[in-house]
Amino acid sequence: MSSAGIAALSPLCNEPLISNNIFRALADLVSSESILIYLSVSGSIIPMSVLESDSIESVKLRIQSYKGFVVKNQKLVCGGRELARSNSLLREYGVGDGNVLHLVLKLSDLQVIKVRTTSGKEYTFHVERGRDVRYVKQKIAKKGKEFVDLEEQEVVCNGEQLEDQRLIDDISKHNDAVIHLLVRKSAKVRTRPVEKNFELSIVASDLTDVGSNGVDGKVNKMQHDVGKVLLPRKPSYKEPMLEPFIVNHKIKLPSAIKDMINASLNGLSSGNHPVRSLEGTGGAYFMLDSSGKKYISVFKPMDEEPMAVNNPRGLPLSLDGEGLKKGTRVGEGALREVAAYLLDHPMNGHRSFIGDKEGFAGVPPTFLVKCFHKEFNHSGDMTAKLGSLQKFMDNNGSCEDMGPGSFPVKEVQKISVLDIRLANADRHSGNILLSKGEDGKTVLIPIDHGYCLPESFEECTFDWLYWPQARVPYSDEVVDYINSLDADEDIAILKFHGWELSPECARTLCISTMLLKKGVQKGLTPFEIGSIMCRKTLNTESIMEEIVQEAKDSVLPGTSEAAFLEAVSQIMDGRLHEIVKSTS
Ligand SMILES: Nc1ncnc2c1ncn2[C@@H]1O[C@H](COP(=O)(O)OP(=O)(O)OP(=O)(O)O)[C@@H](O)[C@H]1O
Repeated sequence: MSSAGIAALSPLCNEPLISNNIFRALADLVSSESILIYLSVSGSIIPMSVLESDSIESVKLRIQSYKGFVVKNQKLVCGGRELARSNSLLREYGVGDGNVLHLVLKLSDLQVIKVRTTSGKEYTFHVERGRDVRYVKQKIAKKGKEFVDLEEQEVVCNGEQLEDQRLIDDISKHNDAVIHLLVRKSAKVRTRPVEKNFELSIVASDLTDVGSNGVDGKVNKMQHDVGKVLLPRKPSYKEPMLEPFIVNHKIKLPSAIKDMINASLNGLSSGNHPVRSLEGTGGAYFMLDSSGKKYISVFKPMDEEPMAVNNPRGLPLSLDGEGLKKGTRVGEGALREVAAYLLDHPMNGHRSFIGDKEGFAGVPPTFLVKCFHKEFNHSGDMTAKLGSLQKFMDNNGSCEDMGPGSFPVKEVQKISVLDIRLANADRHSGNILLSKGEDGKTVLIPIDHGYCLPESFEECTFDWLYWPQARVPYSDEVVDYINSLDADEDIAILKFHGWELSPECARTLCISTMLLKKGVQKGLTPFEIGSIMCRKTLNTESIMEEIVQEAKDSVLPGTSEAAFLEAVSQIMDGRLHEIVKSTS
């Protein structure tokens, strides 16, 4: 490893000298805390000298200033755990000398461009939106001899020839998922003297349309008995396929799910490849419609989840099967995504047989599917993949992109109910999309539920906790909704759809629902209830964890689950009573 790398990211090299004594004292302190860690980014390893007392935020800031990746776009993972809390210290996360930190980057400023040549070759580029057409020409030139001369290249988009100076951002102003370009050689006029006259010939390539022909795809329903869900080891798929993965023949697919699957399959059958998202720690693919211009859905294969065998972001394999968040399992993210949709009951009536109504919190329609496409991240055999397919929701960015001031109270509160019920361990503001309702008001769309219903409460984090709307008490309508929730019924619904929750996850759902119901009975706000569930600092147990531990200590080994939950209930009542007393 080069020492240049160490100097490049060393925190000490730019420190100003103060006085000799102070400097020596500081140097002593620093040397006792200074550790060398390794930053793994896009396949290269960079040594980095840091202090154990550095906060995650300050490490990210240092990476920003030396490597140019803005803090917002960085995710750090160490020892299979995401260093998610920016104010926590490296030491608190147990990061020590010699550890490797994996840097996962969100590169949302890139635009996917597909270029087809007149000879039928196709190239895909990821280009920063601030670049111009000439830059794309340079990338094309590197691909082969045919287009080496930039002056000979003509780049065409929807029949319009693009000037070299035209910005990519300008071409994609309609927020196109993918820009389709055609590149052809400019027509050349050649003359050849023939006696007194001359012969004129025009050499030009055929202009073939880059559009694709739509084919009506049909969803093949495959039915499996519960428990017999083995996929063939070496299926002979050549063509793209997509079908719902149904484990119970009593399940009736709602039309929102059928339409999503049909439209996504039409897109694949029309030759529109899935587009891998450049954000997120797992493999997420945007599925296009048959025109190739509109996103229909997002597919997240189980084997590409963080720390799974085919993860495309270079994260190491999980050693013990635990996911990036404590109490979750690698490969179960897709099930959790589907569970969040199934349990997001509509305001009036429960989603026992799914139904078409939108859920209270607005989790986009999500279903388990089996899908094959060669563009997915395969190692070895190309097999069909199981994963979650979620409806793509048009959006104007996420809550990460703006302050919470304009979010309606109702919108924040619906997310809070969902997160508390499901003990969501990954509710950062990037996982709430922003949209506008028919009345022009902001609508919040919760996505990314791969870490809900964990086995323990350790990693629950809710970004909305610190938004002012969380301090407003729930409305009567919301209280009625909360009172109608039934954790046992929810567990049965998930079982009906093929996911039998582990006893630990089922316990989480029961206790979270219990807290939410008891909390609103006592008139507590989302902030007050959410604060019971979240740790204040990384290594301080939350009130919820204390309640569960106390209940565990109070029952005899072999006690039934019902008796254990009764113990939790009584201890929770006591703690809520104290909280109410201290706030009144
Ligand atoms: N239903 C959806 N509609 C629109 N965009 C979506 C949807 N689901 C995910 N996305 C976008 O796809 C990208 C990747 O998704 P996501 O962040 O859920 O992946 P992930 O790997 O699970 O992420 P994380 O690392 O945050 O757990 C993000 O840019 C996200 O905004």
